Amino acid sequence: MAADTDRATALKEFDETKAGVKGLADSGITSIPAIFHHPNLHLTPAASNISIPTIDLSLPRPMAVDLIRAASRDWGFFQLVNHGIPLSTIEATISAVRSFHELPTAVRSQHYTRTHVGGVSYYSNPDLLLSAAASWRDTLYVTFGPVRPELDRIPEVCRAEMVAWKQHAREVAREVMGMMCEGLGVGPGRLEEMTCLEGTGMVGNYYPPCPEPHRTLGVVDHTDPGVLTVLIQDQIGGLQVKKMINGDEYCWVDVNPVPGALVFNAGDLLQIISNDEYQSVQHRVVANSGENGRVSVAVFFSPGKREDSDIYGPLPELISVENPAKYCNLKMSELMGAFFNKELASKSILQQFKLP
Ligand SMILES: O=C(O)CCC(=O)C(=O)O
Ligand SMILES: [Fe+2]
Repeated sequence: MAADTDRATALKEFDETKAGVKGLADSGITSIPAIFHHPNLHLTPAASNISIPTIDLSLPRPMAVDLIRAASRDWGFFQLVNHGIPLSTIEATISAVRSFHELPTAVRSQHYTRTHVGGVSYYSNPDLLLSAAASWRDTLYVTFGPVRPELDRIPEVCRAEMVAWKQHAREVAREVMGMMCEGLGVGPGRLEEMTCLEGTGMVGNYYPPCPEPHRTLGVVDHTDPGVLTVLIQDQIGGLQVKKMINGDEYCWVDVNPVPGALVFNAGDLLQIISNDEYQSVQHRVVANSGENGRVSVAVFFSPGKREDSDIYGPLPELISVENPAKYCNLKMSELMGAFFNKELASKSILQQFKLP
């Protein structure tokens, strides 16, 4: 079809500018190209009467465990405060990632590539060529584990900060993962022993101001595939979590920026491992209608052991005659294949591994 060819050409031309959505925003356009139009976009106002839980990590541990368990079960998302990481460290990370995305186009575009050589890439829309509609976001992606990145491939303006952030994120994720395990009634080291802290990807996202925010999204509805995600964001906002109300009814709930807070969410593999006790919940980011670019930095944790003999599935100690396994066992290659070979917006990969 001619329209498909035109779209494919437009996508290729956009990708070849190597300037990302930031380049489009800088060019002063007042309307966005058709490749970014999302048909049937329902940007209903977010619910104002509810918010995702905020959990104080300085509470006595048993209380914090209970709150983390309830939040992981009922929301799949929570904000964590009093976690011990200084606000200045969080701000320095965000500011360094911002500096990268706001480098002059000629400098920034030298990093633009979809090939993840040495564990580093920078592009607009990971699923640009697979998706029905592109979104108003650019991403710097670094894989820290299980294979270490070639550090000199990380742009110098944010290298030290991203490396330092990986360590902070790991320490707090270790603590939270341990508490999530306790919430499941298994030992605090259970997920860590399964190497769930070893697979580590970090994305430095940039959402430039969008001249027509009602026609597109910052990132489409999706779930994260791994075990646990830790996210920091600036004060602009735009992240929303889908909250099911009853049956098929749902509303979108804003994750309001809280200075110094870390946003945690369970991924698909944690929902599988916990046999549906914890939820991997759909979330999205609305297109940025403000005047300044929005920055978020997410760290995704998943198992580092990825041989064909390394199998992941519902924990045997959670399974019984009354509570049978709801998912089959899977290999990391199957999980990652299911995630990266699809459009981000398509159905959760959980369906693929669900037992009948
Ligand atoms: O930018 C955000 O707030 C969310 C990003 C996100 O969901 C992701 O990178 O998976
Ligand atoms: Fe996400």
